[in-house]
Amino acid sequence: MEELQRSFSPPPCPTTVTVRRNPPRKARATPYTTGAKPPSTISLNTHHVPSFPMDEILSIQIPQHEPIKPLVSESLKIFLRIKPLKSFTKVTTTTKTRPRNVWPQNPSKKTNAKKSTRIEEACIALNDAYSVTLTPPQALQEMKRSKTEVYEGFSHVFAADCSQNDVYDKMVKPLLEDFMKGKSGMLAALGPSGSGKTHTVFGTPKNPGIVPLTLRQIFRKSDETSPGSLRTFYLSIFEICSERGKGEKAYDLLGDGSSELYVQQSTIRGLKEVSIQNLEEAESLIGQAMLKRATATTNSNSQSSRSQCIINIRAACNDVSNETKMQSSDAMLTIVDLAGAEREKRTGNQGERLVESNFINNTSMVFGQCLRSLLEYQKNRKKGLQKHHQNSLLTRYLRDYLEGKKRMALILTVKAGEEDYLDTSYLLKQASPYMKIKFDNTEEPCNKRQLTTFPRVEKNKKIKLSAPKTSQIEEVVAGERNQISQEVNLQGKNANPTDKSSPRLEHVAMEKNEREHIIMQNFAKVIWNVLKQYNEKLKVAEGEICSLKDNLRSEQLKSLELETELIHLKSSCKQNLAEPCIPETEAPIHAKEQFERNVDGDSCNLIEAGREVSVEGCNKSSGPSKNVEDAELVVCHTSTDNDLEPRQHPINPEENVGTTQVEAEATNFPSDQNEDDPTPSPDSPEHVEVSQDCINNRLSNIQTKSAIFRRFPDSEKQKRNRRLLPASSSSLAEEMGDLDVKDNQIEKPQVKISEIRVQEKSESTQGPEIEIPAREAEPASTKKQGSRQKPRRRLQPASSVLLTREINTLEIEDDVAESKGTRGRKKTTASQPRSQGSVTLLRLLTNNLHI
Ligand SMILES: Nc1ncnc2c1ncn2[C@@H]1O[C@H](COP(=O)(O)OP(=O)(O)OP(=O)(O)O)[C@@H](O)[C@H]1O
Repeated sequence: MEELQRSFSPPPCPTTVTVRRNPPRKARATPYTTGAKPPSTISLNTHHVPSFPMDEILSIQIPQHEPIKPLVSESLKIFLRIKPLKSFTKVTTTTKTRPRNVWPQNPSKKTNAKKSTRIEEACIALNDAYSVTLTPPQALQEMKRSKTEVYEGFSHVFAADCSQNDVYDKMVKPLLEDFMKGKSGMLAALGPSGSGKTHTVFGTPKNPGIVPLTLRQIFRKSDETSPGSLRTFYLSIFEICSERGKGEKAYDLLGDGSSELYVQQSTIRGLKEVSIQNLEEAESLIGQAMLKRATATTNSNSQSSRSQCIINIRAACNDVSNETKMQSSDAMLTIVDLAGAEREKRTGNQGERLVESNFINNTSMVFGQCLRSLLEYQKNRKKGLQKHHQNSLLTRYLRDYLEGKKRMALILTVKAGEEDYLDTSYLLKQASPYMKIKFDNTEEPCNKRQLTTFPRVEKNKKIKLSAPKTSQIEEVVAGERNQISQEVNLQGKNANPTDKSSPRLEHVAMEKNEREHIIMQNFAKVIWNVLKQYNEKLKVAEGEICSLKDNLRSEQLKSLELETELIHLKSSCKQNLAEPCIPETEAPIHAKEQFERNVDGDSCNLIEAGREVSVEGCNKSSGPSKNVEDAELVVCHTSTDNDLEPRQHPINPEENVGTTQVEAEATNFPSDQNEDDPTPSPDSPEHVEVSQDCINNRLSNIQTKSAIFRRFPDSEKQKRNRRLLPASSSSLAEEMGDLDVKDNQIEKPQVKISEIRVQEKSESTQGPEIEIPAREAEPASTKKQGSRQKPRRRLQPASSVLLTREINTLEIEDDVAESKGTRGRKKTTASQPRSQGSVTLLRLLTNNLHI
């Protein structure tokens, strides 16, 4: 039984089986390879073992995949075209088409003509369609300077008698076919001047060249149902020439007005691209361009091109199928007519022509360098590709081709005459290695780029998140929203609105959500970046504010110091004249301290504090101070106090901190005292005698005043029993010394110092600059012992200048000269007789100071 089953077993499975996951089908009868019927026992078991679907398998048509072509890198195609010999043309014209109305030919000349035809011999001979033999002239052979050479490996050699169509068919047609499929390509004509490059590229109306023939082919093809019919063609022509040897310039040959083009690196901007609909349009544009092109007559060519001419034919695809959503890329066919390399000897160029030929030769040389370096790079890729293309505008423009990224073909045009041997030899030697150049077919053909269902999604990718412009983003987002809504509406219309479970509608909704999500995500990112930027700006602004605040503080400190100096100067000046030793004004110092305490606070408060100092000094009725502790006890060394016990002046604790010590003392003056009355009150404690020592001590102390006040806390300051005097007082003392007003006991005028302060405040803004001499930094002791040489002149406050002047005019005599022995003894003005001069002086002072 088992043997029977084995013998009727199905044939072996094929090597490749495609398993289809379709719903189970009804089992068919097992196909039998033999005609014998199966025994009944076997048929009984068939419903248990599913039959092998042989028919089905055999019926499956396995798609025949095209064999994958190995990636063959194509070699650069080099064509060679030999220009017909001149002599050959001459001979034929003289013999065949001689015009009738010419003068009878001179027989001698005729013989000469015949002779010339004999001399004219070709240096190049065609071996076959791919090689030529170059033979040097007899003279050179005899000199053994050159020998016959064979150049082979050309893609095709066009003989002298070949037609333009031959050239087109062999060289241009394959490129054009690729171009029509969407592949870009370039074709360039190289050769010496007058060798037939322009003839090959443009031709003549009778013998049209590559460009007209290509255009004909394009529009012939576009009439048919070919891919070309789905494209729009554009034509642009421009030339690159030298600007008096200084540089390269590009000119649009199809432009209307100013044809100069803006060149930026390898990009040429402003080039006019004309859409061409038919051959007539295209040919008229070519004719227009040819008329505009720079040409000149040289020994080599009556119409020699003086520029590199570039013709671009662009095919723009407008084939966007709705079903496949396929879009093709644009392709460009570039045809280049290079200006021919020239030898100075042959062309006889001079002046401007010579400059042009230098430019032409340079461009040709760079072009050749690019190709050679490409070849070297392909031989040894480790070396890296040298960037010769940067040396000329043309090679920069054709960079992709010269780096082997896009395919190109070259046609070398040579003259066949013996005299052209050197030019021809040079060109062939240079170009023969180019045949080994390969270019990789990396460029994708047309119609391969499949786009997604929503091509606008790509737009999102293009949004610059780093530096966004909110307006642009809003536009993009709004546009996206509109498009989504339009699409959804359209699709919603197509779908059955009642059928909510329509998968199509669901899909659309999902896609919509997804897109909205992406949009919002991008938008959020953009907003985040904008906020970050604003945050940074805010930080910068804060930093600037801080620095400005600091500057303001320092300026205010300076101004306060200056004010302090001025106040000290004035008060000490008056007090020195009025009484020997008066307590020092402490208000500015307090103000300074207060200011320093408030440094971290608002700058406005600081200004207010500064103002308070000066203004409150005038106001006796200031409110109770919160910093009573800061009020210092004034200590002064007086000549009468032999003991070093400081004389303390208690200050009313209810007085404001800003209220100065002078004010405190001024309150001791009788308020009802007559201003004009210089007679002081006999009980007044301010009637003290000031000594030189006192002044000197002040001088020494003033140097460290600010430091001391900073170093010691308020409590310590109170304990300090040394008085600090402003620097100005020392200068005043010196001036007084100059004026021989020494140790005078001058009666203190009965004045209200508070009023003086008001005036001082008003003057403080106009006060001259106080210059503290370096000498004042010396200790008091050294100053005391120092020689009494005349001090340098220095700037003084206005009041002191006035005072000095007044004193000088009065010629005050030191009538009460104080002897050293009497120093240190307290003298009151009441006990001293007042001289007439001193009284006058005081009056004058009082009047001048508006006391
Ligand atoms: N294959 C050819 N058959 C007939 N005439 C030709 C051929 N090649 C060139 N000529 C003629 O030779 C002359 C010079 O040719 P052409 O101007 O094309 O040279 P060129 O290489 O462009 O020179 P240049 O570099 O100076 O511009 C032209 O009058 C042209 O008609």
